Amino acid sequence: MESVYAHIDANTQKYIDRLGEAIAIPSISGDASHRSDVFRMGAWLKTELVRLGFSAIEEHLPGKQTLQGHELDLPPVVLATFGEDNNKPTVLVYGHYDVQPALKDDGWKYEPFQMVHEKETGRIYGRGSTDDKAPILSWLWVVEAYKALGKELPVNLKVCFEGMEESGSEGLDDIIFKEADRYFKNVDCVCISDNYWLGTKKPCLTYGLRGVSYFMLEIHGPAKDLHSGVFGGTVHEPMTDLIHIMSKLVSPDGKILIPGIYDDVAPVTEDENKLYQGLDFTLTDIHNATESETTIHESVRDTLMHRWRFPSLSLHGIEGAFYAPGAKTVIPAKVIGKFSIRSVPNQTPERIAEIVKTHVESEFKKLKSRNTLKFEAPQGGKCWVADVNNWNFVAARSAIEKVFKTSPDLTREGGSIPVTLTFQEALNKSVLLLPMGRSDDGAHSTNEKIDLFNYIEGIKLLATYLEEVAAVPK
Ligand SMILES: C[C@H](N)C(=O)N[C@@H](Cc1c[nH]cn1)C(=O)O
Ligand SMILES: [Zn+2]
Ligand SMILES: [Zn+2]
Repeated sequence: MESVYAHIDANTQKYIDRLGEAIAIPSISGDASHRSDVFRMGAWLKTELVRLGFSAIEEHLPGKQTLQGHELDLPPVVLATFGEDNNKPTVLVYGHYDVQPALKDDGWKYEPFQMVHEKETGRIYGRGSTDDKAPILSWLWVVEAYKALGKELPVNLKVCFEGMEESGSEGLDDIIFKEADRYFKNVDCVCISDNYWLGTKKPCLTYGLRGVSYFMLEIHGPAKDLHSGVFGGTVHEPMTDLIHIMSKLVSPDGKILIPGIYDDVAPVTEDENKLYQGLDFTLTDIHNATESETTIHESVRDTLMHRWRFPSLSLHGIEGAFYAPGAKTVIPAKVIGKFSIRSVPNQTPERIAEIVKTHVESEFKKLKSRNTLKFEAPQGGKCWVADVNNWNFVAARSAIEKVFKTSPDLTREGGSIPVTLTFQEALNKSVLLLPMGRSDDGAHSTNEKIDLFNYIEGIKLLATYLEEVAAVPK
């Protein structure tokens, strides 16, 4: 692998520049006004796939969605293949080219969609840098390196890049089930690089994800915003109703207050308890990542359990609420409260949506308000836990040992990648998560970054993983 590693090192600046090009496309899937940018990012990837000589490039359009009052086309799922040699294993890699929203005013030190490489810290800042643009590009740079060196790729590579992951992967499951016996027919294993190391120093291999169910509570009353001096105390205020209901969802110490929510949670087993010993993680890691000491739990074990294997409920925001500076005395006519639940084995999105709806409606009824409540559950992605005793994990472990000269921690992830379980169920093949970024990368947050070290060593890791997949006994 020395020639591959040397090539990757020698092309570092090129990889940084191209990541900068990708970051400059604000492919925010959750914002209707940026839908054309999501399409532009998909087209940018397609151009790269063509340039690199991928074959069977297909763009699957998942259909339409209504978002923020607009009917929009869903961005393409981009499929492409490199190599079709029946004597080689076929690896399917998945990633997403959409990103979370970001505004400089949220507290970014640089413009979020203009990449900045801080040479003194080695950090590359920009929305999507770690989630998930550097990882998806890295698969392409592996192919490019092999081509430049005149080396054969040890496997057939299939890519599946989507543009809606940050918004519930709408339409993707149908495409995967439809293509299971055609495009994905010969796939032997799946690798996803779209999560993060547990800390900042030790690489990880990830075998579990929580699911995510997203909810919106719309309360509307008066036909228009009102003067609080004229109407305060005389009308039911939508915001007062909403705040009351939202306060009945979760306690400040993280307990979910929805009756029945913990009923299906799998009990902690003795074997599972042992997995929490010896992980390279301290509470300081989480304090550094959050730049605060606001953790709820006293021990590492409890903290990780509440990230990995217990459900959590987070309140995200209130659309329609007055939030600008100043002291405007308005009664908002319509507000939409947003929250999500991260789910775990053996919870299902269907059951969660059912009990959340019952709880919210019963709390609203108690208010005897004359306002109107509309409950929506627009996204429901399932959790995933994998068997780590198979050759896909063996190959990835060995690749990590070769590149980083250390054994990885086996981790679960508190976040969600809804398609993971879909691949496992539709293709009946092992799926693993091979993270590139660090816990303090700030995915979804302000000042998202990836360290240059993680980007460059990550490209080497992906190349080595493909070599190990070809080499391990199956
Ligand atoms: C872990 C992955 N990189 C990620 O960020 N996933 C999102 C997926 C999502 C967002 N909305 C709905 N699903 C996440 O875990 O929030
Ligand atoms: Zn992601
Ligand atoms: Zn994300």
